[in-house]
Amino acid sequence: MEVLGLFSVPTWLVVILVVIALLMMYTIHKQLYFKRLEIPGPTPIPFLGHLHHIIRKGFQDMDMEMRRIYGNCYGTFFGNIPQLMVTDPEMIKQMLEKQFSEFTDRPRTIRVTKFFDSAITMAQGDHWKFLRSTLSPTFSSSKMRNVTICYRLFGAFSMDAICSTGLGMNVDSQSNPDDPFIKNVKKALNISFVNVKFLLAAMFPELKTYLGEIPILGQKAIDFFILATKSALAERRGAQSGVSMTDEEVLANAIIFFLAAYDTTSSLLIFASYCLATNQDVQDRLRTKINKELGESKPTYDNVFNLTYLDMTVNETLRMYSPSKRLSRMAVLDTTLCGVKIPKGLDVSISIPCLHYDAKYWENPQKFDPDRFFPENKDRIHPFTFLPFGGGPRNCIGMRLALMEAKMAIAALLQNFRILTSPETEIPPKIDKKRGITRPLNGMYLRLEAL
Ligand code: HEM
Repeated sequence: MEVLGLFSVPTWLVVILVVIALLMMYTIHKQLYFKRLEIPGPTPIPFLGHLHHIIRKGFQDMDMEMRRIYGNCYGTFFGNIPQLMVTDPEMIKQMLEKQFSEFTDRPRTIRVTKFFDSAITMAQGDHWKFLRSTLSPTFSSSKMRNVTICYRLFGAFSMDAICSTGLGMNVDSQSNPDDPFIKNVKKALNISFVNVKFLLAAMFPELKTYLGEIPILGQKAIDFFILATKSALAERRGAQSGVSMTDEEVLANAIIFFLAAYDTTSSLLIFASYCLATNQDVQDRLRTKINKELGESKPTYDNVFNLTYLDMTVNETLRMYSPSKRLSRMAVLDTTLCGVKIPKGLDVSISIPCLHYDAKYWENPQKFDPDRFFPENKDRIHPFTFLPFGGGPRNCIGMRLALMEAKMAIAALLQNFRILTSPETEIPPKIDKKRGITRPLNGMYLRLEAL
């Protein structure tokens, strides 16, 4: 091809240059999103947005660093997909609670698998409302009273509890570390973002529908849960009447319960043990309270809930080591949030560690201090600055189960053992930045001394 009659360029090169120019125009147009809304934020890299920061630093460090620079409301990009980050408690309250009807859904940035469209975590609008009201009774006090207890042990405990409450199945993964449930939940949660389809969906959100399912969860493990849940369901269907969920909905939600419960609850127990091992004064005080309230009795749903100091200790662990790092919602219509214009479809995310470590709300935030949760001090805790289980009508449905499990496990542990650090204990523990859930990078080594 002749260029201005001066020199010739091969046609293939012209085609490539035109395609590159069009792609650059596409990504620049996408990434000007927040400029158009006059919202500040770090400059994105074409196509990648800020994915490189997420991969290198993880959500927690990236969010803390950007918040220091850009304040309580700034825009970032997951590939070419805009994400508004908010850490202002008033904005959070509006979004999670007061304007909930405008932010009912979670963003479906990436469609993991069609099967999970029926899961409560991903369901939208009226479908979510139906699932939430149908599934909520699973976590009633009476169901939880029926549930009867460092890394592996805690994971196994949370798995047995969810099998029992959710499905009425008896799984004994605590005495069998090779239990297929444990092996498969680990495989299923071994999420890998190194996936061409996943990256394409982040760079070209319009292709989402054509790309179909993106198998970032371990599919073989998901198949295991489908099979196990199907057989539990078949057994129970006969005994129940008036169940209005389809088999597919029951299956998807049972599996989501396994996945949502396992890593989070075991993370809480791992870090609670670490905090108690490194704060012997708190451990002694807690043991005294437990012995006074429980005596020789085993921990139960009712007796652990009377233990205020245990509640304070668990809350302080959740503040310092929140298992979840972010909460997200999607605007279901064009709206405003505390004066900021929010177009329909925008993903609005909250960084939990940014709130939990903010010296404006927590005195000496690096210090493990359960006393800040003293009932008398509760008024001093700024609303919507403590969100380990999220907030508003779409908060964690398993919160009461998780708290009960954790409190029973800690009470039983302290009745029988002293938790101590060992020469291998990493203080403070390095956190695995690559995982969505807060976990120690190098495992957690602690010593248990029988009492
Ligand atoms: C320490 C343990 C746990 C923590 C820290 C935790 C944390 C969270 C958080 C932060 C959310 C998002 C809430 C929001 O967007 O406002 C959530 C949602 C959810 N969690 Fe948990 N969770 C825990 C245990 C559990 C357990 C034991 C189950 C189930 C048995 C569970 C099931 C769910 C489900 C189904 C949702 C989605 C709720 C909905 O969309 O309506 N979680 N969890």
